[in-house]
Amino acid sequence: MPKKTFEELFAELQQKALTADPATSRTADLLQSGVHAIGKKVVEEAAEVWMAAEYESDAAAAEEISQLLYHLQVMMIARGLTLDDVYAHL
Ligand SMILES: N=c1c2ncn([C@@H]3O[C@H](COP(=O)(O)OP(=O)(O)OP(=O)(O)O)[C@@H](O)[C@H]3O)c2ncn1[C@@H]1O[C@H](COP(=O)(O)O)[C@@H](O)[C@H]1O
Repeated sequence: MPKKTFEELFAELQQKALTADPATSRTADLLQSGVHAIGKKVVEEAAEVWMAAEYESDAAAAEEISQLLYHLQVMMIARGLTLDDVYAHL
C-alpha cells in the first residue's frame, strides 16, 4: 500500500513551495537553491538508481527510484510545470 501517490506528493510539494520554510523543508530548501542545483541532484539520484538497479536489492532500487521521482517533481515545480504538462508527453 503506497504512503502516497505521485499526484498526492506533487500537490504536497506545490503547497510546500508556497508556504514552507527552507530551514525545515527539504523542498523549500531545494527550490531556493535553484534549477542548477536541483539539476545536479536529479543527475546524482539518477546515477544512484542505476547503481541500485544493477547491484542492489529490489527494495534499495525502489527507494532510489522514489528519491529520483521526488527530485524530478521538485524540478517541475522550480520550472513552473504541472503534472499535465508532463503527462501530455507520456
Ligand atoms: N519524498 C521525499 C524525498 N525523497 C527524497 N528526499 C530527500 O532527498 C534526500 C536523498 O538524497 P541523498 O540520498 O543524496 O541524501 P543526502 O546525501 O543526504 O542529500 P543532500 O542533502 O546531500 O543533498 C533525502 O535525504 C531527503 O532529504 C525527500 N524529501 C522529501 N520527500 C517528501 O516530500 C514531502 C515534503 O518534504 P519537506 O519539503 O522536507 O517538508 C514529504 O512528504 C517528504 O516525505
